[in-house]
Amino acid sequence: MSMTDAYRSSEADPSAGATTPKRLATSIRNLQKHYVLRSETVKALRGVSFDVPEGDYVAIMGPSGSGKSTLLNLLGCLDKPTKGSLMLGDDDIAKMTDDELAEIRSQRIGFVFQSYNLIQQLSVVENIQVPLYYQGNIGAKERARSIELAERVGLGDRLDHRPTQLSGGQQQRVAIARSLVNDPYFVLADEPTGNLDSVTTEEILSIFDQLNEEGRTIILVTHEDFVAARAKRVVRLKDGKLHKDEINTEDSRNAARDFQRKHVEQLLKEGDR
Ligand SMILES: Nc1ncnc2c1ncn2[C@@H]1O[C@H](COP(=O)(O)OP(=O)(O)OP(=O)(O)O)[C@@H](O)[C@H]1O
Repeated sequence: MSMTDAYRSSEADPSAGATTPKRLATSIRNLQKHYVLRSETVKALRGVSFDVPEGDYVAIMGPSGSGKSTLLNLLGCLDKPTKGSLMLGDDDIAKMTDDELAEIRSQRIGFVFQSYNLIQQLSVVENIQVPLYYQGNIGAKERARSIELAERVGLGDRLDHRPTQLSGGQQQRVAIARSLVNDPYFVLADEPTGNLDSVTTEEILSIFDQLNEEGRTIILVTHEDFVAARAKRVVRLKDGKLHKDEINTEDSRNAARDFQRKHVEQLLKEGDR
């Protein structure tokens, strides 16, 4: 059974996961990525291994140059590893053709970028639908799903707005809705709050919290400790290797949420926005 089938069948079976071990959204083994530049070879990833069970919420951290973006590009099927394996269910992306990678990328990976990456000429609903264009099937059902997702992220009253008519936080919410439209294996977020103020950051992190509570798998790259503190787990890279893989306890996650929310309440009280 391919990952797509496995994923869909789990949604159809409400008891799945209750008694059986969780399936993996992805499994990474001895992952290596080398960039060859004329006479020099840069070893951006030097053998990284870890699993991400479905429903996990992973923050990837590490100093500049440690390989975070490289890992994210591989997870997002934007690039292929030099060595090792990256499994999406039964499919190893190292063995896929470029066409297969493009297909899986457009159909089953949800991307959220720091700079939103919305299409300026399109409305909120049309932007949410963009990943569906690659499949060539946008009918009433798909439009209804896009509207539902816009409502889900609090933009039900902005359906026909263009990105320039939205705040940064609203644009990021469109990007989150867009990332979900294909029912992805996981949402991959690259510094999703990097351009946002504290209040808006809290709004976006709360949406990620809710999505994860609903079972969505989230993998995000961040430089911010308070963002990573919201995840279930923090994977730290150093010099292209896995340096640490630590669980955030429920207590510490709750404390991080409370701290950030109080900080935001204080800002709002002071009218500092
Ligand atoms: N396309 C590329 N060609 C050559 N070298 C690259 C390429 N992309 C990344 N590198 C190199 O690979 C290493 C890891 O880079 P990467 O961008 O993955 O790190 P990062 O942890 O995301 O850094 P930052 O936090 O600064 O974004 C760096 O030494 C970088 O210079």
